[in-house]
Formats: sequence, structure tokens, C-alpha cells
Amino acid sequence: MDDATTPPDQAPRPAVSRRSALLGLAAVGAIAAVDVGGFLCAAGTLDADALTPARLTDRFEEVAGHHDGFRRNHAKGVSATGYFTATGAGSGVSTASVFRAGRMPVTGRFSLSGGNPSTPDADATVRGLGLAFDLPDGEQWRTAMINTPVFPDRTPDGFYERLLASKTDPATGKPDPDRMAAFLSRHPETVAAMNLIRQHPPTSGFDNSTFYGLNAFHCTNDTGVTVAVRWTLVPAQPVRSPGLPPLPGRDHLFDALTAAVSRGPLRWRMLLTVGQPGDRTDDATRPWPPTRQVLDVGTVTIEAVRTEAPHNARDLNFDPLILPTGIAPSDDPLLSARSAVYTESFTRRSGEPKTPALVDVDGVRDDR
Ligand code: HEM
Repeated sequence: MDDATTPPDQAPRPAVSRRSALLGLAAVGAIAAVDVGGFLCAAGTLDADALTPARLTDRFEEVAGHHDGFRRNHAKGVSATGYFTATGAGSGVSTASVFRAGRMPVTGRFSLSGGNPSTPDADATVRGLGLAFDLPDGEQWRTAMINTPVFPDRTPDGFYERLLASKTDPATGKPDPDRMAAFLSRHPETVAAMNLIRQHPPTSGFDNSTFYGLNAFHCTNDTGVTVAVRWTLVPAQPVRSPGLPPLPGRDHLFDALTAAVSRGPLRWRMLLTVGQPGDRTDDATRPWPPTRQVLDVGTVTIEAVRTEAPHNARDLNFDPLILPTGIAPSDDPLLSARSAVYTESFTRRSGEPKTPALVDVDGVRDDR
């Protein structure tokens, strides 16, 4: 049985050697340095040491530096516009208007994880896609997905701890492998998730990446039946491996995306995986069994990308708890942490002076 689907009480506890700790640092680095999280405040357990949205947001700044006006994570990005065409197949599980057959506008943002907006693009850096759907009845649905099939951490505390473990040691200029080894020995779920992530290496670009929502949600249909779901965006563009050596250019992934959109719209099918009773909804480190029912609920079409600027996706917050009627949060502890930290990050960056984003869409030529 796949480690990632083994019930927690039967999960093997992988031994953590110095080598696997180093591998963990290398492979998780991009995620750890960026998509970390940890949280305690939801249950009213605030105390002097409790993790708060401010403390977690401070930690991102500590790791990546302070960059006025930019997101504290996924700082480097471009805005996108397009639409969603629903097949109607989602209406069987949810009353949400987004799943009723029809077409609605979408604002998106492609990003790379990390809190530094001028970090050079790298294939191994986690790619993000945020989407905001404007629904026919005036509601909005926002979701932010990444290109890994699971998340390295089950809880916000694990995320926060891993961020600390992956912090650069000023003495060596590198994270301390012993500290990461110690973290991994306490978090077998992260070791198992990293093994799965390694089995899904990144594709050549944003345009042919699969984006996973990862967290579980609950959908309720018009007869009152509620099921657990997860969503995934699967590219219509042919999947290719990254070239060797990697493409030159600080923004080569974003430039390739801009060139691809200029040749024609990009499309992703949205698949809704329906969980069964007993499937864990509180653990984004584990996929559900591959036998689950999958509904093809529609297609996201991206028609244009834009340099970040006032009033485009730069000024949006893809809070995963902005949900339409018919979709509700699950018991996944990452969700409330994400919502609170995105709000904290948004509040800070909104009040700061803005500098132009380095990724300049208008400067890209399609030489192909
Ligand atoms: C506790 C766990 C997590 C923490 C603390 C965290 C933190 C953050 C923060 C601070 C931002 C910037 C928000 C803003 O200023 O608008 C962000 C953005 C983002 N996060 Fe997370 N994150 C977590 C988990 C996740 C997960 C599980 C996913 C994917 C399923 C994800 C995907 C993204 C994406 C795609 C963005 C960029 C969205 C945009 O373009 O605005 N994050 N995250």
C-alpha cells in the first residue's frame, strides 16, 4: 500500500538518515521556505508561545526578508484573466452556482512560492495558481492551488516548525541538516509526503502544470447530501519535462507562460474528486485512494496575463475560505490558518508603498 494512503496508526515510520535529511532539505526547501504554516489560535488556546497569524507572518519575513507591498509568500507572480465553463456535472454534489452549466469570469494569479519577489525562477520552486470566480448570483469563490500532489505538513504547527528547521544558518549560509533531520524524525508524515512529491517532478512550465487544491472541503447538494471533495486542475496543454540545462533568464518560467498565452488561450479541466466515508479530510499530506469517483466539472480558460498592477490580482487575497453556498470548509486545520495568515499578509502589504513587480509581461517577445 502506498505510504500516503496508509492509515496513520499503521503508517511506517521511515528512518531518517543524514542523507534523507539532506534530500528533504533540497526537495522541501522550496516549499519549506515558503509554504510553511503552523497555528494554534483557533481553539482559543492563545498563550505567550502560541502561534498567531502575526507570528507566522513575521517568520516569513525573517526567512525571505521584508519586501514592501509584496505577498509574504508567493511574492513573485503575474495576474491573469479568463473564464470558467461549467459542465453541470458538479451540480450532483453541490448547489454552488459555480457548478451550474454556464460560463463565468475568472481572475487568476500564477506565482512561485517564496517571500522574495526578485528570486530567479527555478523549476523546483513550487508553482501556484490562485483563482477568483465571479459567480452569476454575485457570490465569489476563491481558491489557491499548487503543483504538488500533497502538502508536506498536516498541521500549521508542523509547517511553522519546518520553517524554523529550514531557516538558513548565518554561519554556513545553509540550513542546518541536523536540525532538519531532527524535525523529520518527529514528522514521519512529512517524510512520506516528500517521497510522494519527489515522484511527481515538475513539468516544463506553468502552462502544463497540474494544480492541486489539496485541502478537503464539503459539498452539499439540493437533497441535503454532503460529501467530502478535493479539486485538481489538469492542463489541456501537452505535458513536457523541463529542458536540460535549465532555461536561462531570471523570469524564464513567467516569460514562457506569457509567450504561451500570446499564442492562444490556455486551458485546464477542473476535476472534483469525491471522498468516501472514512477518507481523511484533515490531512493534506495524504492523497485519497485513486479509485475515488472523479467528476469533470468544467474548464478554466486563461486568455491573458498581465504585469501586477493596481486593481488586478495583485490586490486580491486568494483566501481559501471565501466559498460560495454549497461548498464548506472541512476539518483540515490548515484552512483556518491559511485564511488568517493570508489576511495578515494582505493587510500588511496593502498598507505599504508599492514598487513595480519585476516580472514584466509587456517586455516578453515570443521568439518561437
Ligand atoms: C498553513 C499553511 C500555509 C500558510 C501559512 C500559507 C501562507 C501563505 C501566505 C502568507 C500567502 C500570501 C497571501 C497574500 O498576501 O495574499 C500565501 C499565498 C499562497 N499560498 Fe499558501 N500557505 C499555506 C498553505 C498553502 C497550501 C496548502 C496551498 C495549496 C493548496 C497554498 C497555496 C498558496 C498559493 C497558490 C498562494 C499565492 C496566491 C496568490 O497568488 O495570491 N498555500 N500562502
